[in-house]
Amino acid sequence: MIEPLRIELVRGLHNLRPRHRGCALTVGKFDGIHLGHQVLLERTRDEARRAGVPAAVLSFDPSPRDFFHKDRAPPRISSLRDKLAALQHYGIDRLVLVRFDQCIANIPPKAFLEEVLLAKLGASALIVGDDLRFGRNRSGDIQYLRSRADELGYRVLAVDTIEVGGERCSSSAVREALSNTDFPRVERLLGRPYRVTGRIRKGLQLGRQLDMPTANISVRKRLAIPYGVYAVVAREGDRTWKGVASLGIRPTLNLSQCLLETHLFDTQVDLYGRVLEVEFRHFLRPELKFDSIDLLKKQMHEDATAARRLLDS
Ligand SMILES: Cc1cc2nc3c(=O)[nH]c(=O)nc-3n(C[C@H](O)[C@H](O)[C@H](O)COP(=O)(O)O)c2cc1C
Ligand SMILES: Nc1ncnc2c1ncn2[C@@H]1O[C@H](COP(=O)(O)OP(=O)(O)O)[C@@H](O)[C@H]1O
Repeated sequence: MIEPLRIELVRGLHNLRPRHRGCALTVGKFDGIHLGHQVLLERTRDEARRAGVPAAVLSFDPSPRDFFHKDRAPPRISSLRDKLAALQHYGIDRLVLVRFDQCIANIPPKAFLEEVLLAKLGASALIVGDDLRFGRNRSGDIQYLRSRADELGYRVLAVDTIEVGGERCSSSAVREALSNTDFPRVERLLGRPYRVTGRIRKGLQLGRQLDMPTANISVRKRLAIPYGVYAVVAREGDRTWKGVASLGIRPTLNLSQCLLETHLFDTQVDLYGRVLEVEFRHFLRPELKFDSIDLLKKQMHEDATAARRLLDS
């Protein structure tokens, strides 16, 4: 049986109790879990199993980048739900999610290593990408971690930058590919199709009046993929359907909350309360404001026909 992922939410490092002895630890935002992240997580899990200690991830929310550039924070690739599912999938036992603040930003690399990574988190091995930067002014790096390893008694495992098709795997590359709805590139970087999962909520019950019921997932953080209409494949448990999905705020109805609405072809199912996984396959068009509901309805049916054709071809 897979042990559940233990999640510790920490506000301020003083709330982090030094109670863990020994863990294989990796540090990062892990948004989207691209191929580079997957290698880090697998190395962390393998080192943990070898040493008989838990596999742990230290992550910050907001990320340091979001914190320093509040108004220019990049959109997300995946939700927290997707991140947690992926960490669990890769065999991570423990996620320490720390609220990043100015106080943490001010910690020099020496104190960050000695007090946070070793004393508080109890790291016995650090699994890091070769481009890791940490501590005040991002002045700590992998050389520094290596230089203290013998003296302080921990291992450093470095993971080289992963490239696919001549391109470095990074969250910014995934975000750029998503913003261009370049799904082949997204898939190369992620090593799998792009998916959004979420719990199905009750909406305005208008879908059925438009002859197109849609299962609605609320999208709280802005995603890197643009508002628009997509051909998708959706899953719930072991059931799979083809469908058409609209991501956006529904300007025709003068609404502003972002939803991912999926109409599943050739079925009638009650999905309220269930978790649906929506896999993006093709971009059809951007979201538009229509002059009437009738025009929107006509376009939605044309979208469905176009999505069917693409998914069947
Ligand atoms: C294929 C498809 C395309 C859509 N395109 C748009 C659009 O371009 N503009 C818009 O305002 N709403 C669009 N919508 C959202 C509809 O307004 C929404 O599905 C309808 O209001 C039903 O809402 P409900 O599920 O809350 O009942 C689209 C929905 C679907 C399924
Ligand atoms: N083919 C289908 N595709 C999507 N949802 C469907 C389908 N058939 C039935 N449903 C159910 O109907 C609901 C959507 O109906 P809709 O009238 O759009 O209501 P709401 O506004 O609550 O989303 C979905 O959440 C799901 O439970």
